[in-house]
Amino acid sequence: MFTSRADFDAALAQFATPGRVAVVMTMGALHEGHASLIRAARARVGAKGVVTVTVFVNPLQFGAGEDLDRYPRTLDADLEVAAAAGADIVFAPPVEEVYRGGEPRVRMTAGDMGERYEGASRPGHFDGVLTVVAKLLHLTRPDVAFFGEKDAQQLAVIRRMVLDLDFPVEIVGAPTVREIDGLALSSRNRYLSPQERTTALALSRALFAGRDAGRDPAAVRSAARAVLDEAASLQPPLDLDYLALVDPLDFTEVPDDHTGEAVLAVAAKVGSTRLIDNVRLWFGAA
Ligand SMILES: Nc1ncnc2c1ncn2[C@@H]1O[C@H](COP(=O)(O)OP(=O)(O)OP(=O)(O)O)[C@@H](O)[C@H]1O
Ligand SMILES: CC(C)(CO)[C@@H](O)C(=O)[O-]
Ligand code: BAL
Repeated sequence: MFTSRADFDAALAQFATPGRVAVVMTMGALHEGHASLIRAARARVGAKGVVTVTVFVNPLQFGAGEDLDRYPRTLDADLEVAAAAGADIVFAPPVEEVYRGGEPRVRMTAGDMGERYEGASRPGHFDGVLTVVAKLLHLTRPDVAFFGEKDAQQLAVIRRMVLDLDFPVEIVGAPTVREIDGLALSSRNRYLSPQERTTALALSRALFAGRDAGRDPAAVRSAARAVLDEAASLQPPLDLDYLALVDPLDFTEVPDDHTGEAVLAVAAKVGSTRLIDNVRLWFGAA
């Protein structure tokens, strides 16, 4: 595990693997979702390639009053998960090593894509994500970078940054890993009490109900909405932030006669924990 840029560079230099450098960026508290990304990265670059995992809780993407201070930090366990899943190098720099010039004055912007849904609820969040993703791409120099579809809007803005600004990297999205009862794995699940966890199951239940509801967007929205409405009277209640049926590329709401791919996305608070989830759907022509 390396915490300084110089030590990381020296470690990376040990691998002469042009075209086979992969990165998986995380905020730590690694779980099976992260492990699946690391395994996918390993499968992609092969035994001779190099897989770097970054562990960095990026202050720039947390708003005032969010959980930056209480975000779980479990580096020793993370090193074991990363190694078992096939990582070669873990880069876990302190904040001062990433933001060497202090608070950055020049930043990435996600533009309009960063202002809706997650961006509306967390102003500045995606600018903070893109700024650190850009920096970590520069520091780790991958050919391919893996991100989870669980953070679907994040994946969309990262893809758009790479397209718009010609970053020389391929972005790969990987499917969401879930618990057997449907709950999407998330580091923030650790915050949930058993009762809160039961309420949190309404997110995936609503998405699956939407997915199973039929062929048209209106039916999908209303089936998902019905589950969420019911969950508002659970104890503790589900406090819905948004339910949206959107284009996966730019997160604009799809019309009722939409055909092609869409993402049904939900965000809600349970107690003090904010959770997100989504499923990918495909609408055929009527
Ligand atoms: N259940 C999951 N399945 C697949 N990938 C995931 C899953 N959860 C997170 N990831 C991906 O892992 C990467 C690192 O995410 P992060 O460290 O924020 O984990 P997280 O569990 O999403 O944490 P948080 O609770 O903060 O949202 C991201 O690309 C994210 O999309
Ligand atoms: C991409 C990321 C590592 C940037 O801090 C973070 O947003 C995450 O873990 O999804
Ligand atoms: N999992 C995305 C990072 C965040 O919630 O800040």
